[in-house]
Amino acid sequence: MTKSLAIATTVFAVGKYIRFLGNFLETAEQHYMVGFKVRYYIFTDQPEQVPAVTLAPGRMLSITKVPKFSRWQEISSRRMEIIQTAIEEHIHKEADYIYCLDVDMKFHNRWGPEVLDTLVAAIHPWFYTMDRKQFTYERRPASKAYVPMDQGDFYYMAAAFGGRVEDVYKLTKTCRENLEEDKNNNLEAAWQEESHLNRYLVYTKPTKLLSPEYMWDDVIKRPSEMRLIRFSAIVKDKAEVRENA
Ligand SMILES: CC(=O)N[C@H]1[C@@H](OP(=O)(O)OP(=O)(O)OC[C@H]2O[C@@H](n3ccc(=O)[nH]c3=O)[C@H](O)[C@@H]2O)O[C@H](CO)[C@H](O)[C@@H]1O
Ligand SMILES: [Mn+2]
Repeated sequence: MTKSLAIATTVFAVGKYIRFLGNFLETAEQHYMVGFKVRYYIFTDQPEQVPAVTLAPGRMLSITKVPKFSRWQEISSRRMEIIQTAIEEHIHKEADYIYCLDVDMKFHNRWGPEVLDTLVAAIHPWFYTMDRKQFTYERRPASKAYVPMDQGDFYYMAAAFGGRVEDVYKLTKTCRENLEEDKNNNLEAAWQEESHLNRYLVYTKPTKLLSPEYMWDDVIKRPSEMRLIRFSAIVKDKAEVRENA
């Protein structure tokens, strides 16, 4: 492992979610891939509102303007298509690895090169103690996100996934195609792109799983077995930050 590896990191901050970006970036500079060449790709409808955060040497940030879709489900799901396109157009030349992260998040401890692998997914902190039957996969066979009751290993959270650029490219391309096919059939999977991500990972197994230490949710009381929280979803007022109920 050399320090010259470039790690693309996609972050969407559309509409009111722009308010989360400053804290995300400040805490990322303290804990995320410290010492590595991180390239943040910020996708936003308000480029002028991107906060100025001092980056460590060798790290850079670029901003791409994206439309604000009217429903949060669409803002969230269309990330697959936008990431796929960005990889095709330029990221494939600019990075070795790519990690796609939610913005309503904060780093608290090291999230370092131990997460690098071919295809990486994070176990959803609500489901790590649960049985497969309780996973909230899409269960309607008509959907391209369908997972039968006897399939699936873990329920993954869509707020963080990544890996080698070419492997993440295949994932985003497949999820995008399946999201579009569902839409053409008037279907929206139970948890939008998270359902499609989960379906993809049932049949294309991730090569590394991140434990809930790497993907916590601040609404859950920290259990005693969880010694360290490294990255967590902050508590947000969904009705207030989202475009639609
Ligand atoms: C606990 C829970 O309910 N989890 C679901 C919810 O996650 P989340 O509540 O984590 O979704 P979210 O509201 O954080 O949206 C995902 C990401 O999309 C971006 N974004 C979203 C909306 C917006 O107006 N502007 C914007 O920039 C932003 O980067 C955000 O972090 O929704 C996801 C997306 O469908 C999945 O279904 C999750 O399972
Ligand atoms: Mn989120």
